[in-house]
Amino acid sequence: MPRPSFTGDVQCLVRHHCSRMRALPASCIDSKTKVMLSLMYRMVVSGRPCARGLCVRQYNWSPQQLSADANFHSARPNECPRILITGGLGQLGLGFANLLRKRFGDNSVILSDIRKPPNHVFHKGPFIYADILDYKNLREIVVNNRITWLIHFGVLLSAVGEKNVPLARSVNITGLHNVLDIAAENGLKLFVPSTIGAFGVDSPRHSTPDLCVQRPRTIYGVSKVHAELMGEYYHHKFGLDFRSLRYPGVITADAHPGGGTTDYAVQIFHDALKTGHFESCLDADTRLPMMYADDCLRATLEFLETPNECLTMRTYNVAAMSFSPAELVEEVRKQVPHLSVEYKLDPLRQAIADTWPTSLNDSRARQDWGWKHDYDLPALVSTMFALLQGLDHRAAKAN
Ligand SMILES: NC(=O)C1=CN([C@@H]2O[C@H](COP(=O)(O)OP(=O)(O)OC[C@H]3O[C@@H](n4cnc5c(N)ncnc54)[C@H](O)[C@@H]3O)[C@@H](O)[C@H]2O)C=CC1
Ligand SMILES: CC(=O)[C@H](N)C(=O)O
Repeated sequence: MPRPSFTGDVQCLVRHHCSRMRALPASCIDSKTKVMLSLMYRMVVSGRPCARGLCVRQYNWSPQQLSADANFHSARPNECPRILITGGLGQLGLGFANLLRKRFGDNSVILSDIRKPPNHVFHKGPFIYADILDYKNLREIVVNNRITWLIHFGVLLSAVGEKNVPLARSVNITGLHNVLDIAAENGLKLFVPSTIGAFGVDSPRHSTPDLCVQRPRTIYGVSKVHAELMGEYYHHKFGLDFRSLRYPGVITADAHPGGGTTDYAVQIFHDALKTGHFESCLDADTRLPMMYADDCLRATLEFLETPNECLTMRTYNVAAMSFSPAELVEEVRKQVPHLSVEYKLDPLRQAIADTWPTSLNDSRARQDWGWKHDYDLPALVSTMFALLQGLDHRAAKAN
């Protein structure tokens, strides 16, 4: 067997760690420097690039995922993760697949769902049918594709969840149990998003901190608190690399909203462009935390790439802006001045929104792994219009 190139591997490790260090807050640099120096030291004293066990522990790869003839080159720490996204045809899945594919290559990311993908999704990269309620099938997909990261997006959101509690309980709780077990068995890194909906009337309403009373009154919120706690338990009990972010309402031009309480903040852009008339299902003054999808997905990738030693928690709040329907309308009217608006409250969504925080305190995310948002309300609105008008223009040309 040819001897691995010592110089090449040192350079590769140094490059890898330097690029990670640049992305880290200053408070983490010391521990990263230590890791890099200790890796280089081991390589120098052993005369070999890196012991395989060290790579596996440091980067949370399960030894089972290494093929029998794996040599140092195939197991090197900067090897791309192999990623499965469940519930990938919702609002966030495709955007995250695109981001991950840019970073790790098209074939490193498998998008999955129980629905049929549209052509542009199917032809963009690997897609597979995966029902998170089918444990055996999900395990088979993970094993056969040597998955190392599992991004679990399969869910029923808050408003649809209240309309079908048995299904929401099954998808959001039984589905999560399947994913947790498969992730723990196969040594995966597991990301399960949480939400502002994991808080409730007893939580502080303004600048809600990471750690406080969480007594949500929707099946969606209850299932997310359950996910946070189960993930943390599996982390402490079995060493699972579980990570979660509490997302605000996320606004994206990629897909139509999927049955949430914050859907109005996506719908308004489509209605403003199509009909110039918007009906808000929430009261003019209902203020909620919100985030543009690019910020949300970048936060997720940066969080996933943060070394374990920089994390002081497994579940972090992330925030960008807060606004009410009236404030959003005012900003949208700068682009579509003739927009007419009616407030036709949906009692179900209004009741849910009234129990959610108006803003999140995300100082721990900013401190521990350097989270920083890019988009405020004006930037969000102008970007959404630019994207949707671009999309409409392309659709009109295609017809
Ligand atoms: N979009 C948002 O504003 C926010 C989203 N999140 C979280 O982010 C994640 C992704 O959310 P979205 O994409 O917005 O959700 P979505 O509702 O748009 O998409 C969920 C997807 O799950 C799929 N699904 C349903 N049952 C399934 C099953 N049995 N097996 C596999 N897939 C199944 C659906 O077909 C759908 O494509 C969720 O965990 C959600 O709780 C958290 C806070 C805000
Ligand atoms: C904030 C969320 O979790 C989601 N958008 C919903 O409204 O259910």
